[in-house]
Amino acid sequence: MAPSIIRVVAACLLDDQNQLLLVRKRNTQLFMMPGGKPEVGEDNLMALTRELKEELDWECDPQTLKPLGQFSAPAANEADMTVVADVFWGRIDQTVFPQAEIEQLERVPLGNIDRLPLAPLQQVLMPALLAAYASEQ
Ligand SMILES: Nc1nc2c([nH]c(=O)n2[C@H]2C[C@H](O)[C@@H](COP(=O)(O)OP(=O)(O)OP(=O)(O)O)O2)c(=O)[nH]1
Repeated sequence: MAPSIIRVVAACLLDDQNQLLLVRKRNTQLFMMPGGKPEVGEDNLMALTRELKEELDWECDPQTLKPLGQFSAPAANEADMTVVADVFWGRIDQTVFPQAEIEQLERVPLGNIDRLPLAPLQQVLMPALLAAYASEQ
């Protein structure tokens, strides 16, 4: 039987020291990008800016977010599910603190994110993120 799909939209956010912001949600173990499931009637950027406000209390200008692509991987927190994510990347220029269901927020250097336990999706998209980042330097 084909695995069930969870569709999410998520953001790779880099600070001014090129550290990637990763979150861990309450009662979970793995670090992942902020984001979540779109609600009915929302497009990707509407959903993502809503999630960034909920999770980080950050008012993100959607025009600053660049599409990275669509990626899929085993879901971090649900057995036998696949997460399919539309991923955007951009800069975060402000200090933020965990909100709502976010228990922990970490910033890790782009070249050293493996020091945290990562959601599979995070590992899958790293080559694309590093390539996008390099192309802008
Ligand atoms: N945001 C995000 N979710 C991920 C990543 N990797 C991964 O497997 N997921 C999975 C975990 C969850 O099964 C799902 C996100 O669901 P969620 O419950 O956090 O989304 P949500 O904020 O919309 O929550 P809710 O409305 O269902 O309460 O996607 C990732 O890097 N970022």
